[in-house]
Amino acid sequence: MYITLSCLRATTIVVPTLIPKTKTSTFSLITSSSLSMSTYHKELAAAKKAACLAARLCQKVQKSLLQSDVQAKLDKSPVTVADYGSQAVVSFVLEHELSAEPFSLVAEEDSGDLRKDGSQETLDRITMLVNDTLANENAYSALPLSAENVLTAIDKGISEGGPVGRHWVLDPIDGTKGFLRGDQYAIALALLDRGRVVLGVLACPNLSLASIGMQTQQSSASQIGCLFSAVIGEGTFMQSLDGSSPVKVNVSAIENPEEASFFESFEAAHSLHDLTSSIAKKLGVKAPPVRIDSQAKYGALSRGDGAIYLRFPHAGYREKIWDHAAGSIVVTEAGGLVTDAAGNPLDFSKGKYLDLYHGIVATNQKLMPSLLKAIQESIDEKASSL
Ligand SMILES: Nc1ncnc2c1ncn2[C@@H]1O[C@H](COP(=O)(O)O)[C@@H](OP(=O)(O)O)[C@H]1O
Ligand SMILES: [Mg+2]
Repeated sequence: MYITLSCLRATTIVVPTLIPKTKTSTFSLITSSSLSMSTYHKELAAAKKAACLAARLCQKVQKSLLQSDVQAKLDKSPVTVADYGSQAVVSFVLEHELSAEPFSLVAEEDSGDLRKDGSQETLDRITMLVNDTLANENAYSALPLSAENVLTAIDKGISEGGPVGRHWVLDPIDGTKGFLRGDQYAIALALLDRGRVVLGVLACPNLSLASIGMQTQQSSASQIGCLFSAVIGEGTFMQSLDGSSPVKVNVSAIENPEEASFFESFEAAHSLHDLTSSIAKKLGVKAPPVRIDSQAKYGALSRGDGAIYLRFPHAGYREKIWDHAAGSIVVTEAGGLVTDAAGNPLDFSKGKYLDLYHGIVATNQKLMPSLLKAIQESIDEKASSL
């Protein structure tokens, strides 16, 4: 395997085995005794490399999008190019780095639209972006890729996942709306092994290395671009996208909700802001919500920027596994809990969708019981007022 990216430099760290202690056995994922420290070492290196390269492609596209005078912000084409390009890069890199293993990928995009008449220009642009991004990867003899190679790489993401075997789970650009606004987005990549998330990587190109709460004091001096990574039983680490050593991170230890702050979606269409406001009030949270796009919220939570993440989609919306797989292990390996609104662990073994009781909740182990109580009361109040 050839690892050339600077963000992969310091991957050999000795860390104590740490499985978050949880209130109920239903939270236990795979026990540490069933895994050696190096079980997913090769997969982790490949995932970090893939996510860093995809982030580089996305950064390039976002920069040209934001610099362009003529590019209407609501034009979906730049994000389309970046979405497909990111998926092609991750798919290609994973398959080539892990060529000895069967490869299954559950990902958000497919090549259907790109194969339609009139898409040639877009496809050519994606192919060029992918080849530019991979240009320094001399180890890959398949380069440069043809347009057909790119389509094939995208379509590897067709897997349905499920409880058997290993499946990679990818959101090539999570937080599309944030990406278009020039705000937060993430490349989110996870590995399922027998239906359980065992590895997660979150590349957050616009997230500051300093905590979000510190940004106003440290302003622009803080470096931008974070890579979070977690392997089951081994903790969560953060490093800069361009090459610092990974540091171990932990969720907030706050026990008093009055001192807690909470994350939620920037987009009101993605989560019920009135319900989260009622929950926060009931719990005694004093700080206003911190609204950011994408699974960058999970990353920020894993390093203790805030203590709670609340997500309550409008009725009828079904959450997809690629929107939570990487983020959830990044938080649980940092000592937190991620559940639905009834406290059930998220089940990633059912295919592309998560079956949930209402929304998704993440916090530390101390705050979870009172948070779940406040959530249930707020849900009941909302239902009785209808
Ligand atoms: N009506 C809806 N309710 C909840 N989530 C939605 C939604 N419409 C889209 N989403 C999901 O919300 C994700 C963004 O989450 P967030 O609000 O935390 O930024 C989107 O990911 P993509 O941007 O990859 O499509 C999409 O999967
Ligand atoms: Mg998404």
